Amino acid sequence: MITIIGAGKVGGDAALFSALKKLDDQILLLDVVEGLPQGEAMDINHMLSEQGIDVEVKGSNDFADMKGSNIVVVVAGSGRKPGMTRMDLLKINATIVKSVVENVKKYADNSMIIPVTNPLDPMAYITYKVSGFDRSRVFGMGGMLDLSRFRQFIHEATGHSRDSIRALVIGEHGENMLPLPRFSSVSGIPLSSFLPKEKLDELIQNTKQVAAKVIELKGATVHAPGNAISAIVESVMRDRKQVIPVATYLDGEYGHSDVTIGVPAVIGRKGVEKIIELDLNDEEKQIFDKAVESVKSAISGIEI
Ligand SMILES: NC(=O)c1ccc[n+]([C@@H]2O[C@H](COP(=O)([O-])OP(=O)(O)OC[C@H]3O[C@@H](n4cnc5c(N)ncnc54)[C@H](O)[C@@H]3O)[C@@H](O)[C@H]2O)c1
Ligand SMILES: O=C(O)C[C@H](O)C(=O)O
Repeated sequence: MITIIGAGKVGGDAALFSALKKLDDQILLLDVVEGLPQGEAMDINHMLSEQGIDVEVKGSNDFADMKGSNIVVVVAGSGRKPGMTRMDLLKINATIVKSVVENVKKYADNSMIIPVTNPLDPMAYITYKVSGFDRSRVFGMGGMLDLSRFRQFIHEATGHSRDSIRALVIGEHGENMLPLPRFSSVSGIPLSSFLPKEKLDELIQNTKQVAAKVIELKGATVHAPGNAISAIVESVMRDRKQVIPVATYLDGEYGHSDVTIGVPAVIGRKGVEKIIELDLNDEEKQIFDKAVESVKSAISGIEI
């Protein structure tokens, strides 16, 4: 069973994509608001019925219902409003994530947890610490969404089909995000063969800023994050061993310890099966280190 805690906009969409992709027979939506997860589940089941897909989506307010889950997605909490950074949500969401993860520990001790709530990297750290799970079983979704945006900008700038484009974004899912043109390509050919440096710099800026633009225009980001969650869940459920940037706990990798930040990792049935250490150049390393400092400073200010 896949459990999604937080049946709001992103949680509901993640359930929808996971059901359409038939990632498991049962999907549970949990929320504190009475009626919301039940209504969301009904709506999705009605759609699945017409599609002829035998995945059952259930909504509940009882955390005990997550017993037996293999994967728990934590997407409960507030989203930012226009003018805010993700870090502005630190205090309010830390309290929510702590209490949610206590429940995961209580009822689904053998699961893997995918934190999504913002600010993502500090929330992944809280999840890792509060759960006490092995680090391979806690990996946050942020970079997968960032790379889908970078990929779209590369597609728009080059005109090449989306499926020929590979893109990578690591670091903080926040102000110190690190899109990596050197590790992105069109059909395996480096981006520098297609776009001049000034254009690449523009795409990097756009990738960092576009979520705020979507929030300004429609109030929240929904479909791209819902899909990105399902892509990570799929790599676990189908043991695809895809290399995906996830917010995972570092223990010496990239020269850092006791911090949770986005790095590429092999995601399979066992969760994070391997962290990939890229050979970053000085400029990239500087931004990555700044991201680590930002996350460390945030987590030092919260009681866990
Ligand atoms: N990591 C990412 O890439 C990414 C992408 C999109 C959104 N987010 C974050 O995901 C979070 C949710 O976004 P949204 O747009 O779905 O918000 P939303 O307000 O639509 O939904 C949040 C839901 O969480 C529920 N909730 C609050 N406290 C809870 C608790 N203790 N237990 C269970 N449920 C609880 C609320 O009732 C609400 O239904 C935000 O923090 C947002 O910033 C992260
Ligand atoms: O930007 C946000 O606040 C939501 C999410 O982190 C996103 O990148 O879409």
